[in-house]
Amino acid sequence: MGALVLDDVCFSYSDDLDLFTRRRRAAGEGEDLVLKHLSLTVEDGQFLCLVGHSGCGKTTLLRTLAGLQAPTAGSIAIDGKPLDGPGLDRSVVFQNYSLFPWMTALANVEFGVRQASVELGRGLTKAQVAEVSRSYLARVGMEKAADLHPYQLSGGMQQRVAIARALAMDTEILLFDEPFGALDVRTRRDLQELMSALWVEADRDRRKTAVFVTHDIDEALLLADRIVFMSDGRFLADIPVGAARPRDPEEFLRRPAVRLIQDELMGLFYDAVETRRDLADREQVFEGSVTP
Ligand SMILES: Nc1ncnc2c1ncn2[C@@H]1O[C@H](COP(=O)(O)OP(=O)(O)OP(=O)(O)O)[C@@H](O)[C@H]1O
Repeated sequence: MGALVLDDVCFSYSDDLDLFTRRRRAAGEGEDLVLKHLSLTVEDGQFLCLVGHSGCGKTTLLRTLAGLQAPTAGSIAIDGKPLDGPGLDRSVVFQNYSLFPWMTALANVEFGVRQASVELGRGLTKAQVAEVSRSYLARVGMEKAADLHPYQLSGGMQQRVAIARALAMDTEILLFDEPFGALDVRTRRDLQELMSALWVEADRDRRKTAVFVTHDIDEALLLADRIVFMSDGRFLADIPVGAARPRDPEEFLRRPAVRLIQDELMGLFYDAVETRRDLADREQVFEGSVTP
């Protein structure tokens, strides 16, 4: 389970407000809103990419989904339960790797696995925590770096470890905030392929629900079941991408149907208002269905 429902979610960073403004905010009104009445259902097991220009509110939304801040108005629920703070039903991968610098790669992954095991009552032994952690490091190609510290790893390697930790925690929902944003083009492509491969692998087992923030349209196309475009705190488009994985970048990104979506998204980036269109029935150009 891992269905995520946003109902009329608003968010404002201002807290130094007069009574009337506070009342308007409580009703989800006001010019200071960064998130403006967002409603969305992310199905269990769906990989949703959130794209949009800088400053449109993507990170704010992700932090709100992570429970690091409460919506100013509206509500968020996971499997019908209201979200009321951070929880081990979600793990987050940030752009800046967020590994503990004093721990080895293995210890970083073990920390997450142990914490999840304790909080969720899984009762893993020390040996089991180590085994799970090593297996996830191997899945991201980092088994040989298990005993190295973050300062001994490149950005791409650190991000592999962060992904291994998030996956090894075995949470229902994964939240990614531009995880490849600081990496060079080649490393970025490698990690996109890794992420795709991990999702294909997960298909055999049980897929996680993912919300993945990115600026990169091609990255979203390669990874997503669904792309939501955000502008100025609102959702402007919701585009299904029902193609099978893995998606070979060279071939997939050249498909005419995919080029159409690229063009639509570029149009939205460059002129969000004029190019707003109904993209709802886009899945008919792809094989497969929108929902997993
Ligand atoms: N801690 C904060 N306090 C006040 N305003 C903030 C804070 N964090 C973000 N903002 C503002 O909220 C708006 C949305 O920012 P956010 O970081 O969510 O956008 P974003 O779409 O993730 O941008 P980027 O792609 O550049 O990371 C921006 O106008 C930003 O200046």
